[in-house]
Amino acid sequence: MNWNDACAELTTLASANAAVDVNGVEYDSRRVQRGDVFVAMRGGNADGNRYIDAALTQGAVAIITDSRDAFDRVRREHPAVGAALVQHGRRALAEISASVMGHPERRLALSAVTGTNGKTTTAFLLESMLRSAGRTCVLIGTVETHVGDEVRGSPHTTPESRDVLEIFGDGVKAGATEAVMEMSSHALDQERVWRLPVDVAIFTNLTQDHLDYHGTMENYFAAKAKLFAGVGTPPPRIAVLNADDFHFADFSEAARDSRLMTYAVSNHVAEYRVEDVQILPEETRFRWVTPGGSVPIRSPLTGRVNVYNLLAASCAALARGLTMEEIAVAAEGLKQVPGRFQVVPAGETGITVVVDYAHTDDALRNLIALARELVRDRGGRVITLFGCGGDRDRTKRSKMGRAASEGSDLVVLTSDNPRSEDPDAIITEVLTGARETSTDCIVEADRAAAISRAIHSAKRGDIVLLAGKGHEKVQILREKTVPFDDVVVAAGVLKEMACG
Ligand SMILES: CC(=O)N[C@H]1[C@@H](OP(=O)(O)OP(=O)(O)OC[C@H]2O[C@@H](n3ccc(=O)[nH]c3=O)[C@H](O)[C@@H]2O)O[C@H](CO)[C@@H](O)[C@@H]1O[C@H](C)C(=O)N[C@@H](C)C(=O)N[C@H](CCC(=O)O)C(=O)O
Ligand SMILES: Nc1ncnc2c1ncn2[C@@H]1O[C@H](COP(=O)(O)OP(=O)(O)OP(=O)(O)O)[C@@H](O)[C@H]1O
Ligand SMILES: N[C@H](CCC[C@H](N)C(=O)O)C(=O)O
Ligand SMILES: [Mg+2]
Repeated sequence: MNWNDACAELTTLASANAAVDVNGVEYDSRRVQRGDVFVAMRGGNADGNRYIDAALTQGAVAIITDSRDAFDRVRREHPAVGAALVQHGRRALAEISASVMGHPERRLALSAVTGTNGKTTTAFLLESMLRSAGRTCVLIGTVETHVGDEVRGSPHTTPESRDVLEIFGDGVKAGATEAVMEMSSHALDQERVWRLPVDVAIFTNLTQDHLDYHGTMENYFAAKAKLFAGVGTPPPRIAVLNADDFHFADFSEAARDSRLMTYAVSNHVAEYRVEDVQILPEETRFRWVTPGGSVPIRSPLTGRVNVYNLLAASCAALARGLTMEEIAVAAEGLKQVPGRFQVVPAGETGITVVVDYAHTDDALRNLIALARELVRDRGGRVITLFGCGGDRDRTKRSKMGRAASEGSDLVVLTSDNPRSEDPDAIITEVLTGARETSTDCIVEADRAAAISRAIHSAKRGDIVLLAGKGHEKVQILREKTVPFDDVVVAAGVLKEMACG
């Protein structure tokens, strides 16, 4: 595409035209290929403008920059290179990418999920429902990316716009008509999702997380609320909101220009509700009550939080034109979401071992409450293993410590991606909360050893919760990142027990 045409949708402060053709767009100099436009933007860690020369050496033919100095320098030193000076790097990245890639976002009906917990699960459920009804979908989220039947890795929950648009483009080529994506608060705040037209926006819940990044709950809320105002787009056509959430009124206000679909387990003002809820070890059943009638729903996902996720996904599926009957059929065929209440086969041990991604105090409380419910009849104990991520919200650590020790019979404190921090120092912060109760607490910073101790502490009838890492396949330490998978480690311990 010709550089001038590519720039047509950019709001530039100044531009220098050049007779170049552009093939692609990159925001990271290390990925630039011959013929690309390099979008140089200032980030929290690095300044992309420092990498302009590297990008040109790798073959960039045009530069979009958010720095006047960088723009002037490119014009002076590289007159044959296309250049544009913009106010907002990430917005420009989205605009130029959409333009160069031929606007794949206009050819997909996009459903976007935000909230503290339940985004991945709700997005998986919605995609499964749409697929079950015969639609071809793109899915973008924490665990994996789907392009029709193709499964790809996911480096981020919500990638940069350029990467989202590339995936959308591949989806369109594969015949997709729908896209479902998680929109993290980081991505909404940074506007990685600029100009993505959202048809159905879904809110799961808002509790504390990510205050290292947002600073206050007000800012965290404001980031999530951006989805409902539209990020460089008109507001979503439909907003699916959790009426049981403490912040429901605020989200209703934020979504005032959309048609609301409200769902709830408790709140009777919600339009979409449940009756006769039965949470069983292997499945959940309820009657889904809607303004258009009711239908029995039966799903292999268990736990109260999954009633919410099923409700949110079902409302969104309805908004996307599925019938209630199609949704009920899809719910029955739902598959395990990797690392979300995933039971590790425990042979004849009589112990239940569960891997889950709970990494906030709210998620831990819900997870432990479900475990308590499941062991109640058999008189089993709840043993909870978890850690807190390094270089992440420090203020949630003691709260998670308290939540785990309040609900469990035994807590095993360990490491969960300590990143640049000292694992023992993180554990000390968690302990301040854990010590507010009298629950026994084992401290073992080595996660594999801790999993072994947790499982060996269990007796027949007990449940062992391995929380925080879910689907993750690595442990991020200060010096290195090592392969690590809770499911694999737990399976190894259980196998040894069976042999010994
Ligand atoms: C805090 C945060 O969101 N950071 C993300 C953000 O970083 P940033 O804006 O500070 O960018 P930067 O690293 O300073 O770099 C600035 C620019 O220089 C460029 N650069 C940099 C180095 C180089 O050699 N060449 C080069 O061109 C970069 O590509 C970038 O365009 O943009 C970067 C480029 O996309 C991301 O890699 C980075 O993710 C970091 C690694 C991260 O950990 N992000 C997490 C917190 C995150 O975003 N998580 C949420 C989900 C959270 C949840 O699940 O609840 C997510 O959506 O994934
Ligand atoms: N609706 C819900 N309400 C509260 N907690 C939930 C809900 N759904 C799931 N959880 C808990 O939160 C954990 C993470 O769920 P999920 O991965 O679906 O959320 P997420 O919002 O995508 O998280 P992340 O932002 O870290 O990617 C689950 O393992 C479970 O313990
Ligand atoms: N995706 C989220 C949750 C990660 C949970 C836990 N495993 C951690 O590393 O803190 C994050 O990056 O903050
Ligand atoms: Mg997620």
